[in-house]
Amino acid sequence: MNHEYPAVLPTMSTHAHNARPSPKRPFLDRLPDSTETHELVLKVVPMPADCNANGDIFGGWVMAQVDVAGAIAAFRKTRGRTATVAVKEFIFKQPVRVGDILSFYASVQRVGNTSITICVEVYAETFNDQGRYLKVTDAVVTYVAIDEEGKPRTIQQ
Ligand SMILES: CC(=O)SCCNC(=O)CCNC(=O)[C@H](O)C(C)(C)COP(=O)(O)OP(=O)(O)OC[C@H]1O[C@@H](n2cnc3c(N)ncnc32)[C@H](O)[C@@H]1OP(=O)(O)O
Repeated sequence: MNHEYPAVLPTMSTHAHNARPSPKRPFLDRLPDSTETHELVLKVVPMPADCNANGDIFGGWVMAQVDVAGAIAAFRKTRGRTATVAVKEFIFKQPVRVGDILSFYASVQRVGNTSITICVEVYAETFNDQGRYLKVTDAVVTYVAIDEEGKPRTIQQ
């Protein structure tokens, strides 16, 4: 049998940064004021392996990074084992692309007896146009301080 194979798999070519025609995204010249009250807790660059079938970054990957970023902010108060109990809001405002430099800003929204709710904002810059920002994700995540048995423990205020 004589099979003719393409040199590059069509779906794989969409994973390369800027390899597909991509709509322009509305980048801002500066970060909005809201981030001034938020702490920069994490920076990360998504890789081709983090893409979905559209060639954009998989939402589940972004959610995992937000969970880590929010937990870093929560640890400042919980000072020990902490579990994610609820995601109150998750808004994917703009697609994230391979090679975007993502900055995760977190702020404490509420501290309860055993729980702490963190607001996380995610901004993208491109590596060839740094200093211009695009808000890609907004999320509100609640964490619970837990003891050695995994039971809720009081957060020292
Ligand atoms: C998809 C995943 O894999 S997530 C993985 C990581 N997360 C986990 O594994 C956590 C699994 N969940 C658990 O182990 C338990 O639910 C725990 C330890 C987090 C909480 O235990 P519970 O017995 O449910 O705790 P309890 O009902 O006393 O609530 C504890 C706190 O969480 C808050 N809480 C509970 N459920 C929610 C909710 N749905 N939304 C917001 N806050 C909540 C409570 O208000 C309370 O806060 P407060 O003490 O500040 O008032």
